[in-house]
Amino acid sequence: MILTETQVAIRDAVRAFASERLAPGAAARDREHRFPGAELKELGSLGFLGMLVPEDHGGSATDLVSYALALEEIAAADGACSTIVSVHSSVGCMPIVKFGTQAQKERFLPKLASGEWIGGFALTEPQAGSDAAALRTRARRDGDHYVLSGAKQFITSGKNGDVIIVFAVTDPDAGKKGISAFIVPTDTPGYEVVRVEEKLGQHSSDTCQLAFNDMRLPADLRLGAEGEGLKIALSNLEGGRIGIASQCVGMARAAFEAARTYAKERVTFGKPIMEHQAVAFRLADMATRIEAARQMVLHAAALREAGLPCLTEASMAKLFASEMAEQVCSAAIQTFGGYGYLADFPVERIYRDVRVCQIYEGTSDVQRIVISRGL
Ligand SMILES: CC(C)(COP(=O)(O)OP(=O)(O)OC[C@H]1O[C@@H](n2cnc3c(N)ncnc32)[C@H](O)[C@@H]1OP(=O)(O)O)[C@@H](O)C(=O)NCCC(=O)NCCSC(=O)CCS(=O)O
Repeated sequence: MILTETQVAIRDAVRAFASERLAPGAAARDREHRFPGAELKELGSLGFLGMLVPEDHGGSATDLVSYALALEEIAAADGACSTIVSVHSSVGCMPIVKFGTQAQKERFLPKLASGEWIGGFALTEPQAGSDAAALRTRARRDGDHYVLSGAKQFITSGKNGDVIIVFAVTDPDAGKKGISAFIVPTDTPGYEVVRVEEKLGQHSSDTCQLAFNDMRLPADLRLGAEGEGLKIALSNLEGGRIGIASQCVGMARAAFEAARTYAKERVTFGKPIMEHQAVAFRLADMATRIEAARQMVLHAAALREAGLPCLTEASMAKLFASEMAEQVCSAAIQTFGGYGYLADFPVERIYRDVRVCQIYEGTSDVQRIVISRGL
């Protein structure tokens, strides 16, 4: 895809910020499990946390291709930070942009777009992951409130976030039409972070188990109509998957660039390893697969931006990019040899960070379900 001048300018601006302000501290944040709060504030002040939010609600209303390019740059600098930004921007903000009332938009979007608040998305439950309709969290109407009870699992920014889009059953007899969406400020009494999970990678992004203990939520925080929740969830996950695929391209690119630099410096058998055909061919394959994934991502983003159907293309992009990224990161480690396995070089962290992209916001097999339904 040929980028416009504006898209190139946005990509380059994010690249400059990410390489100067995000990349240098990424390894330390990972080691210390430290949330990138200050870095997110900076991203917000530059308009990069409201890229999908309309200008009249404080966003920068950039197109989806620019957004995908921006996420690639953030991910190339810090995979964990890109997850927080991706979840915040797509499944955190977009449900409010698309389904919110005027009052909800005015209350939440300006602060989300500026980065004063970080958004999240809570669909998954301990026993309802891929089968999104199997939720057990209940929202019972009580006068001008709903009372939410239940548990959520694997929620990005569940601890450090401020506003989470929560899905719960309002009518247990209505099946998929009995699920509704809610905007939940995380300081609502009854909102509990049960556990911040220990995990393989992405250590500076918190992934939480949540509980709602008879959490009373004003009825005006219901998002969309009663029963519209599953549609709100799945339609936004479609956009979210383009974001995850962009992250994969960014992380794979960072691993590739590190391996390429190393291959030009490291000498064996009297010459840089880049001059050994086995290494050069490996790098050629890595570069080719990254570019293929990038074009799939940008194509899906362009379709969605144009308002055209892109369910299949978004799932294909996520499936291909996430599997490509693990393979490319593994090949990067191989290029470094033993040093690639050490925490001294970035490829070890990137390899750990990228693995989850085949799981969150729809596993590879869920993407195959979606793709095969459209065949
Ligand atoms: C595996 C699934 C695809 C199966 O889906 P279902 O068969 O249960 O649902 P459907 O009957 O297909 O759809 C229900 C309803 O929604 C409408 N819909 C579906 N997709 C879209 C769309 N892309 N755009 C608009 N509308 C859509 C559909 O038309 C139906 O409405 P009607 O009945 O026609 O009115 C699905 O279960 C699935 O995708 N599973 C994976 C879930 C997933 O990705 N979970 C991860 C969530 S992330 C999270 O919770 C936290 C982690 S993080 O912090 O990101």
